Amino acid sequence: MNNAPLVSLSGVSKCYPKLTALDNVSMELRQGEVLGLFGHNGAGKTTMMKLILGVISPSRGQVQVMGMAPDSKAAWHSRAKVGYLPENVSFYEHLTGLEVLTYFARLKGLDKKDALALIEQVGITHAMKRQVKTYSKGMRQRLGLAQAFIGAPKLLLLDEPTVGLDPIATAEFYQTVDRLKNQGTSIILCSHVLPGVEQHIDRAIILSSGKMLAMGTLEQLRRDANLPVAIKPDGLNGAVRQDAKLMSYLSAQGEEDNNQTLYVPEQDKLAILRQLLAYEHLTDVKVETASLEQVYQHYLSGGHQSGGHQSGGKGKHI
Ligand SMILES: Nc1ncnc2c1ncn2[C@@H]1O[C@H](COP(=O)(O)OP(=O)(O)OP(=O)(O)O)[C@@H](O)[C@H]1O
Repeated sequence: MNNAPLVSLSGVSKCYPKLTALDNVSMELRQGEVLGLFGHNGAGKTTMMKLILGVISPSRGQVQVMGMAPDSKAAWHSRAKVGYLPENVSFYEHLTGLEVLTYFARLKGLDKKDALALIEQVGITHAMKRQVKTYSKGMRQRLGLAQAFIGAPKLLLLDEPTVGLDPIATAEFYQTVDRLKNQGTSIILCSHVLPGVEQHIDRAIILSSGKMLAMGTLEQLRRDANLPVAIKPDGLNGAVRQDAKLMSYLSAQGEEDNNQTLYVPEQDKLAILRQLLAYEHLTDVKVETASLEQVYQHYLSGGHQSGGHQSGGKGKHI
């Protein structure tokens, strides 16, 4: 595997007259790596994607994609190796799905046969001869994904790829991400839906107002954030409350609703688990590390959030 970064940003800023959309950001993406790009609306995620695509140029710093500045003329041939799914994808409404995809396939030097295979892969073969104007939101999104996957790109930039997809299509999408990653494709994926993403990314970047608040593997981000581990013992019938040390790990909310979840700093986890295992009434114990959503909230709140973390609901948006 080639170890040179496929994408690198060094000290990159993008300034508009009244606003700095991206502020001194440095990062690298290697072959076969999946990077999650997270941040609230206006954080600078799309700006970063556009800089990598070369459709806008940095005000300061350097962007390199496959060894070249993506906004330079010399980068023309590497553009065919990049796939992009924009946010709010839109197509020529009067063309059929197959016509749209055949058109994009031909732009990349491929033919109708490749378009057909991709249409099948994203599950819209039944609708490929219908005009796009008759497509549902989810079908348009599937067509958008097929368009991004054309030509087996080395680099995929996906802005909100699961918006509008039902749970089965979302699961299929993540299977495709895993498969492409295993084939060596590098992927940057922006999402507001955090649950479900974390198993499929190698590293995450958290952006806020154009600044990079954090970058690393989830393990690194969890460690740096020092978020507590939630330990949920069963069968202790109030024994936790008779032990001053265990009591100190119950959250204030837990005391009110008789919840026995202990929020324990990572370094105390094993000692507390040993103590709990010594209770003969213990019937079960669950251990939950902080989710991506909790890590995200921690960094966005300036890293001052402390105490208990609550489990994030499925499909929650940031
Ligand atoms: N051409 C432009 N001129 C002026 N400001 C711009 C321009 N393009 C983007 N911005 C501003 O830059 C900031 C970052 O925008 P960007 O689209 O990168 O955010 P984002 O993180 O992708 O947000 P969202 O989640 O809403 O898509 C926003 O405040 C946006 O209004």
